[in-house]
Amino acid sequence: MKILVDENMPYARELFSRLGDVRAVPGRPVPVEALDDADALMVRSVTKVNEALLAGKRVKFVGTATAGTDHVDDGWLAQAGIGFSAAPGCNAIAVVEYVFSALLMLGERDSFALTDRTVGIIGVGNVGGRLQKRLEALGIRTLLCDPPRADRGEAGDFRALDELVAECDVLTFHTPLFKEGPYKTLHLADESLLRRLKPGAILINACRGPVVDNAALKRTLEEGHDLSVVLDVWEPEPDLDVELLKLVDLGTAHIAGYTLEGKARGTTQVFEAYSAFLGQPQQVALDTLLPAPEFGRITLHGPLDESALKRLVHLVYDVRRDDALLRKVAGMPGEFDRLRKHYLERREWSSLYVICDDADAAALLSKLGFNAVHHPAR
Ligand SMILES: NC(=O)C1=CN([C@@H]2O[C@H](COP(=O)(O)OP(=O)(O)OC[C@H]3O[C@@H](n4cnc5c(N)ncnc54)[C@H](O)[C@@H]3O)[C@@H](O)[C@H]2O)C=CC1
Ligand SMILES: O=C(O)C(=O)[C@H](O)COP(=O)(O)O
Repeated sequence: MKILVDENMPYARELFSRLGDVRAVPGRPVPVEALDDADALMVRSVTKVNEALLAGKRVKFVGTATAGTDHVDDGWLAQAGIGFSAAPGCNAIAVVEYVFSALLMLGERDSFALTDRTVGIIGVGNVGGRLQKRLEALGIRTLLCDPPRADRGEAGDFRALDELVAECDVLTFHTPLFKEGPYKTLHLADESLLRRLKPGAILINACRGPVVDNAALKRTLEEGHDLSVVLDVWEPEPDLDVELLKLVDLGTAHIAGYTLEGKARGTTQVFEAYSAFLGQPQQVALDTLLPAPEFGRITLHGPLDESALKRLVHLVYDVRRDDALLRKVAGMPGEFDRLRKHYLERREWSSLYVICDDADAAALLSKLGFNAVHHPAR
């Protein structure tokens, strides 16, 4: 059995070699000859999986170690009898921590407290739902928009997108990319929406580039609208509009989900799905794969205010690092993907052990996802 895996999938060789011969290949594009004798294909979001790639091949299973699935024609796979699994939620924590890192940086730069802001979350799934919980734990008001969940009658105070646009200081997009259909998200943030944002609003896109109309966004920013923008994803990728990058406050190379934990969860989820597909179900515990974090422990004295939180968040991950890297190479052929391939190791907040002498601070940090404990000061 031959299993092709994207070369940007940590722990794939280690895990999939339990099931067959593994070959790691680039994902954009996948070398066509490698597909000739492959039984299974494990991809990331950069590989378009469709009839053009797989018709006439012997591949019987495709896994994508990603949350988004817009790069996969799952309808064609189903009719071709090819098994398919994605990795829902694998990197949701990473994206939430990216959003916090960006918001806390903007708060410090522009001198505002996050607790004074209303955050509108569009798409309240694995990412948006976790973001809501962490924001609300800090007492930050959130407004939610998720028409599919609202239409299914799910619990939650779901509002119309227009209401979020009118009321929110921050709008953060966490929807799948749907190019058509009742819940179309292609250009969900179109020119009209962008022009209606409150003065001083913050727009964040960490889902898929085309959810925000990038040309309209560029026009709006060029006209001097009072808007701060954080873009992790671009329309198109990898050839983003360098002029747009110059206008945004933070711009990164589609790495919001790139914690080591997030990527490892992606690999383990598709490994478990393929094992089950082969009739050999097995589970993998993440901590048997991951190395101990390099930076281990910190002591926090007193209550958790916003500046202490900012310090902890940026100790684990400061989005300015990735913004600077992208600005250095934007526009150079191949560099967007190279940045992503050689991404510096990044861990989740849970990797930081925080010893607090304040019991409330420890409880709140634990709720936020840090590994926090209370030790009264002696
Ligand atoms: N930048 C990055 O590195 C990453 C990007 N993503 C992207 O973010 C998206 C969201 O990720 P998850 O939360 O894990 O997915 P999810 O599937 O758990 O949640 C998506 C939510 O969006 C809602 N939704 C669908 N259509 C909508 C619409 N028209 N308006 C408002 N809400 C709508 C769904 O009902 C669902 O609750 C993924 O589909 C993926 O494209 C995900 C992970 C990492
Ligand atoms: O999971 C998703 O959806 C994402 O957007 C991934 O973080 C993208 O990473 P790659 O699959 O493009 O490496």
